[in-house]
Amino acid sequence: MSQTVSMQLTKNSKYKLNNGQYIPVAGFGVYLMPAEKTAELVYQALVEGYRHIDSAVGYYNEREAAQGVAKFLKDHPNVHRRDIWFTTKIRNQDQGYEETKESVKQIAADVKEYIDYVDLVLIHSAKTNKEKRLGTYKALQEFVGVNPVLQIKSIGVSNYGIHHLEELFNWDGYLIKPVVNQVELHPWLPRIELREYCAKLHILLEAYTPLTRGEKFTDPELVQLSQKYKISPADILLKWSYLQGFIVLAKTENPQRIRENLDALPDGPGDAFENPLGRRNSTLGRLDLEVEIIETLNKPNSKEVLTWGGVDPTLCE
Ligand SMILES: NC(=O)C1=CN([C@@H]2O[C@H](COP(=O)(O)OP(=O)(O)OC[C@H]3O[C@@H](n4cnc5c(N)ncnc54)[C@H](OP(=O)(O)O)[C@@H]3O)[C@@H](O)[C@H]2O)C=CC1
Ligand SMILES: O=C1Nc2ccccc2C1=O
Repeated sequence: MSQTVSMQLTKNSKYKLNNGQYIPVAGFGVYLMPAEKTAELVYQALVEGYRHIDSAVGYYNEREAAQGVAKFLKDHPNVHRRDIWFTTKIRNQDQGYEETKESVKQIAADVKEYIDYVDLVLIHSAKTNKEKRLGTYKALQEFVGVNPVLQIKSIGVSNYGIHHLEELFNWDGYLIKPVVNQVELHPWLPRIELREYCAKLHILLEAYTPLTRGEKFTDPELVQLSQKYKISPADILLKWSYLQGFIVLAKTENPQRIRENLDALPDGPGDAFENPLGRRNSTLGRLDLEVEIIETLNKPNSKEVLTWGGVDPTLCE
């Protein structure tokens, strides 16, 4: 029998954040999802068992994503708003103190009637300047907790490098630690240094583009592993990402793949209750991946950026 790397993690696992809140590890991303399909796809993702939606103002489907959540909650009275995690992000062009307050007002106008509050708001990227970034963070800090405009439970950053995080920590207005840093992460971009830095501070990493947008599905090493162990490239990449300890954000518009992608994680206690089809994986609660797969995909020096035009946004000034 082959040796495996194993972790206790299931479809309904959550990680505890540095502010005491719990975030579901499996996130459903809606980037590039046509607005007219988004409510239905988010609804489907929730039916399959996802409990975390990753959205953004810049995706132009945030209202529809929130509508999908609201319809699901209406149809499933055993699931509550508090069971679902909804993330959005402040666009680069909306950065700055006043601009961010306006942007949050607009987010409230778009989603409050459907989901009441937002679990997490991120600064979408550091690609502005120091004044804009800190002004944005100042405004976001003011929304955390009770705020008549919109309640934001947690705040975080995306596409931040170590120097951007240090800029934040050294600022005299800094009050609330970001709970996550959402960055591109996969075997070809493992970001070892950033991960070690964030781990020390208990800032969790959210992995975007975990499937490499399918661009590495024909990579010879990945294909060979897929054939040898009879696991699809998508399944290998998602399992790899969960085993690194990331919160994993995968996107698909295909209902079959919504299910397949969540099935990278085993079912856990409680899943059968919410999913009448019951267990779809043989192991209850244990995520396994062959050691040879982990070792082959261990590329600590690789720096292949597949998003943002191939230029790493965490390295901007
Ligand atoms: N903060 C940021 O700057 C960024 C954040 N993100 C977030 O992360 C999420 C995921 O990242 P994303 O860049 O979309 O890329 P992913 O790595 O999730 O790949 C999505 C692509 O892979 C295809 N796909 C999905 N599942 C499968 C499967 N099982 N088999 C074969 N193909 C599959 C999808 O096609 P199809 O839809 O046809 O299935 C789609 O084209 C985004 O939606 C967004 O929420 C992403 C990029 C940047
Ligand atoms: O989800 C995203 N995908 C992207 C690709 C390029 C720039 C921004 C983004 C996103 O926010």
